Amino acid sequence: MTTLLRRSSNLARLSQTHIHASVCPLSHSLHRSLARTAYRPTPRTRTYATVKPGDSKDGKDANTNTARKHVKKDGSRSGKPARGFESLYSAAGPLSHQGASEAKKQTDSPQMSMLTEEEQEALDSLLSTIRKGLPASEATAVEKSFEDFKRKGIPPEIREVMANLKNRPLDLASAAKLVHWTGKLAREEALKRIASENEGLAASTSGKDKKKKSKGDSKNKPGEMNFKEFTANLDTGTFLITAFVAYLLYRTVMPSENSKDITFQEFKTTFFDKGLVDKLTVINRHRVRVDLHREATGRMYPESPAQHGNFRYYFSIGSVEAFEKQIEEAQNSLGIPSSERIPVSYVNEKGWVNTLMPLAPTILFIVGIYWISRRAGGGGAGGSSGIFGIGKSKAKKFNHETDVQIRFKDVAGMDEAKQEIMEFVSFLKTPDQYQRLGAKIPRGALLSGPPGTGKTLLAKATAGESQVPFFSISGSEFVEIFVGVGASRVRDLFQNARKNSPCIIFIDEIDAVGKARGKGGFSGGNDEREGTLNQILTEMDGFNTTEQVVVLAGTNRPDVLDKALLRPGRFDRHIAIDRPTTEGRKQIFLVHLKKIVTNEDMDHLTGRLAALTPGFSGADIANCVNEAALIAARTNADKVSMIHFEQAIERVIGGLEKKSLVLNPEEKRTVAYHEAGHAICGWFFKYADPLLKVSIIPRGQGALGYAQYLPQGDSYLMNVNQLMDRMAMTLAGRVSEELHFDTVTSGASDDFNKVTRMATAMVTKWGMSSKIGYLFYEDDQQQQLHKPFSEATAQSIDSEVRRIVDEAYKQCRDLLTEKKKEIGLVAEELLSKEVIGRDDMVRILGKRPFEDNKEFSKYFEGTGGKSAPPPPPQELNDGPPVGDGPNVPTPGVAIQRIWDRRANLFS
Ligand SMILES: Nc1ncnc2c1ncn2[C@@H]1O[C@H](COP(=O)(O)OP(=O)(O)OP(=O)(O)O)[C@@H](O)[C@H]1O
Repeated sequence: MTTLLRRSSNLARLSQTHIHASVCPLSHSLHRSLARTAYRPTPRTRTYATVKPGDSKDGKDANTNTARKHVKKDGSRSGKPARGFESLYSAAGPLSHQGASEAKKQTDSPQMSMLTEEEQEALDSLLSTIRKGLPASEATAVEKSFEDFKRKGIPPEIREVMANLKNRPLDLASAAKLVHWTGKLAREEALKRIASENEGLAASTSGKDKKKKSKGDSKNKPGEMNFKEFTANLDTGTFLITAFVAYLLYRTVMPSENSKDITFQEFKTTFFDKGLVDKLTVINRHRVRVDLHREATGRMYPESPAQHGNFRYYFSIGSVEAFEKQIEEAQNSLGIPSSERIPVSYVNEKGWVNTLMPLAPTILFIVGIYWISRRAGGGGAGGSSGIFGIGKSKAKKFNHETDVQIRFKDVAGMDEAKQEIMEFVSFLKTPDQYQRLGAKIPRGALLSGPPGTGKTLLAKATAGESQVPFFSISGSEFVEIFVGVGASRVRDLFQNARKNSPCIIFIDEIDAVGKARGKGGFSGGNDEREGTLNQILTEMDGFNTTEQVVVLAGTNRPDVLDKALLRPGRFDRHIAIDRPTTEGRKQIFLVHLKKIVTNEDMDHLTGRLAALTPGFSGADIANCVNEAALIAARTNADKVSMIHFEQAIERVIGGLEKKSLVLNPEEKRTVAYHEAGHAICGWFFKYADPLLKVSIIPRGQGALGYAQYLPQGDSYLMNVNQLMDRMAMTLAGRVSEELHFDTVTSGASDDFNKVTRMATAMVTKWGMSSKIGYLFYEDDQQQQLHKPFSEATAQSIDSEVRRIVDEAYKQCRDLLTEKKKEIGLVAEELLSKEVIGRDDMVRILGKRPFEDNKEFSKYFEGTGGKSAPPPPPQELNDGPPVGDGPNVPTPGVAIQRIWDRRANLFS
């Protein structure tokens, strides 16, 4: 009895099949498990051995090998079975291979005989003895089997055991036999149930779908699982993807699926005591990995993840010594002989985090260096990037044969500049012509002018015409955080250029590196920039006269450049490119209109457009033409017509129309009277610009009204009369408000700003005040602290500015008081039509009492001065809404923008 209890774990393990068959309800999983057990039994012997910590590797291997020795390739084990269980592994035993094949045969011919009453009593007493040594759940299962014996009878083998037990107490061999037969009978029972269930299933299938059956769909014989019912058709790709996604999901949801931490107590009661433990591995002396007998565990705990191949339980230990002692005691208490003890091995494992930790600083350092080098040197010319390409030039090289297709004919409206630069072309094409006469060829040319006036275009055209390679780089691309990089890039650029000689280098925005040295910095923070500039100076000096490398540079600020850069021998030629004149604009329009589909008469179209666009740069014109084409496309027009061009110009000058900005009626009236005031002054002042159009549709950023005037041709000077008329006209919005309403609005703020600037310039720069005289005071924001004039002069300037503005105000008020009725008429017309043109003004006010510029009349009189109607409603969706608050919308902003363009001509 003692022996049986000591080996209770074995008994439990061996009786699992029986337990499942008896306890578990009938289910498919049970069927499979039982069927598998019946057809492919796995012997369950176990080798017990202990390896002490610090034992040699050999010792460890020896243990592992010992364990392995018992495992054959097919998963079965060789070697001696545990003592007392030999009969189970005999040829006829259920756990032997042979026994497994025999088992099925035996199920077919059981020779059962019913129990007598006496035998039933003996069975009960046997049961009570066995129960003592079994856990409750297993005892119930055995009990159930014994019940079956009573109902269905027992085979002769059990009868024999029982007969033996009459005379002597229960020994291990008898107990094993009993367990064996209870298990066997349970399996037979289960198989019978599977067979009958499948028969039932087949019968119901045949009843429902006889056709299918006749085609042979249901080939399953009774007794076999009808797996066909569960098949699904999946192509390999879908299957792989689905499996992969499912695996990912599974890993995401259950990241710790492969392991579970348990306590030593759980380990002992759940696995160790039940003989499920195959091997123990002590990891890093504080954690133990438990390898279980998977099959046995799966049968005992069908829901347990431990039956999956890679699942392991872990528990922590205080010390290896204590653990060994506990295991030793546990095995002793179960009476396991030392030769069959659980193998324990010892390993030192490092997690990937622990492995990577010491390397982290090095990895970080390498990644940091790589990142910095990518940032610093990325995208360099010739594929030079990374840390090694940091000092390489970033200039883009354009191949003259394929890339540079621009010619001088594509650059319009700057004949003088073209003339100047043509010389470089002929130098690059026919250098001998100059050299034979001893002429030195200019090294470079500085192209200066406002943004978008075609400096880059001209440089490209020079390269295109001379058919040489063209290196283009921006000044800012030399600048880098590392000292010395800029200079090194300059060296590399010039070196490349010399290799590709003859060629042209174009440095755009050269002021980024070419600012005068020693200026604009309190600290030595400009060292790098100065180093770069010095290198440019050196390289430009370093050319010998026969080297055909021409350096062109572009800048908007020639005034800030270092003098050394501009001296002869470096940038010998300074070519100033200004905004185009009316004629220039015409030609630029012609260049860009070539690609546009239009039926308009080109001469008239370009003339009118040029007149409408004073102060526009080449880039503005290119933008306007493109914008017109976009507007035409938006309205589904098949060609671009004058209306589209005019809308495009208005849009470029005044911003987008904002019909969504709904003014309340009172505000709208104010805006109408404000704009009408401007319009009346423009109409009746002799030196004011003729009016083209007034609109009270809000536009751009905060402009509630818009009046378009046309300057009388390209004028570069303004006299006092013109200035006074212009100031009076600018104040007309506010004066009109004063005359027609009880109160005034904030709408004239921008007008005041403009008037004040004009009056101040008249006093401090243009010598138009007798009190201040012919002095020029720089309006330098940086010199706010030290004004270049005395306090008394400052007061005089203030009083003179005030006087001039007051005079303009008076001039304006006098006129508007006289024309109060006309203002009302224009304003009402504006309120009803929102946009009025020159024709409407003529209708309301009569012909303008002064003669207009001839150019103006040529393009605007004949057409009736018609102007574009408001743009189509689609445009209303564009642009941000105008908010209220401090950014109070200012009528007449567009006027200011036109004037600003004019004002630039004077500065
Ligand atoms: N004279 C011109 N003839 C034809 N197109 C011009 C002319 N000037 C400018 N453009 C148009 O404007 C575009 C921009 O010109 P570009 O880049 O040469 O100006 P930029 O003077 O170099 O400007 P930035 O000073 O801002 O560099 C050109 O691509 C071209 O379409």
